[in-house]
Amino acid sequence: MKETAKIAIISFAPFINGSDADRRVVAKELYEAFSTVGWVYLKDHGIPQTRVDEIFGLAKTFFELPIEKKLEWRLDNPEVNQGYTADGTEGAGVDHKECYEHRRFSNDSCPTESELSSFKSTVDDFYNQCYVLGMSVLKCLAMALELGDNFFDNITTKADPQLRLVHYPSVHRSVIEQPGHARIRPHTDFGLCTLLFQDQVGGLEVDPFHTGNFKAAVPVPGTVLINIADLMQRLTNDRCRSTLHRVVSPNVPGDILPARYSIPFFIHPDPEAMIDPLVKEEGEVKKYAVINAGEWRTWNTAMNYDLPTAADVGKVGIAAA
Ligand SMILES: O=C(O)CCC(=O)C(=O)O
Ligand SMILES: [Fe+2]
Repeated sequence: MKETAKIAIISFAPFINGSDADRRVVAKELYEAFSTVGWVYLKDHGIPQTRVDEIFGLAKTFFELPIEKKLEWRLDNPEVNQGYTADGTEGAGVDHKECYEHRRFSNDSCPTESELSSFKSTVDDFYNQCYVLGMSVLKCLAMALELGDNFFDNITTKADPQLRLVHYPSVHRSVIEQPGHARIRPHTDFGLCTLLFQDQVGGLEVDPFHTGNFKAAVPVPGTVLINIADLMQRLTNDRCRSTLHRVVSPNVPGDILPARYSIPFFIHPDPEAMIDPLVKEEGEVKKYAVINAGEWRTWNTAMNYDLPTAADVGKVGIAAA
């Protein structure tokens, strides 16, 4: 059986309700986790489990619709990045998943009330809950980094995170276990940080030290995983670590793998924000060039959907690899 990753479980209640001293303790714990494995399980985070279960239920209802219906809400523009992507659309045919993306300001490719009762209103509401939690996590991190409590507020005034419902269909294990294939291939997330709700099936693995030694990030009921993403690693000049993760076959007997659902919430800064590494020590060298957050996001999204143009490569200071 796969070894379990050592990811701290931290209660967020003292940050939400506690004194300044309580908040500082949580900030220190969070920073310790983000600067080592880059991941943390947050409990007592303020989003009721009944709400999380409700969203998993809606995701199941949505993905059970016929493919022709789901394709009516197809995502086709990486700049808008909202709507449905069928299995095989993202990840060059080696990922085995389908997704629905929901955004903050505009969701034209979303089932209406008459098409799917209470879907949009409930997902909007959950989006707002994730938004509030995400902003508190950023505030907590700003406290740990001594950036001033409002540091992230100033670069997220129009932030438009992406709430993703993911369905990994039930499949024969030989499909997932072909060389190079996975439920989702190894990757880092490319925004500031991600909140990740997973069901109880398992299969998520992390490689904190990028040695190829992936370890299981097992489901912990009542928690949300939070992971650092690439822009935060760049901004903090590598103090916080954006680490590789993937989803592979869960630890179950038999050849037919059960379906799995997950719900990431990807937090990005304002599109016009310039991400310039913060140096805090005398003589510290910036490890990354300044980049524009909006260009970075569009470029990475297009790469994910395999829609890059040659002109895009290198545009935001990163290699084509
Ligand atoms: O399904 C999961 O647990 C992980 C999903 C993920 O890493 C992603 O969508 O970026
Ligand atoms: Fe991810």
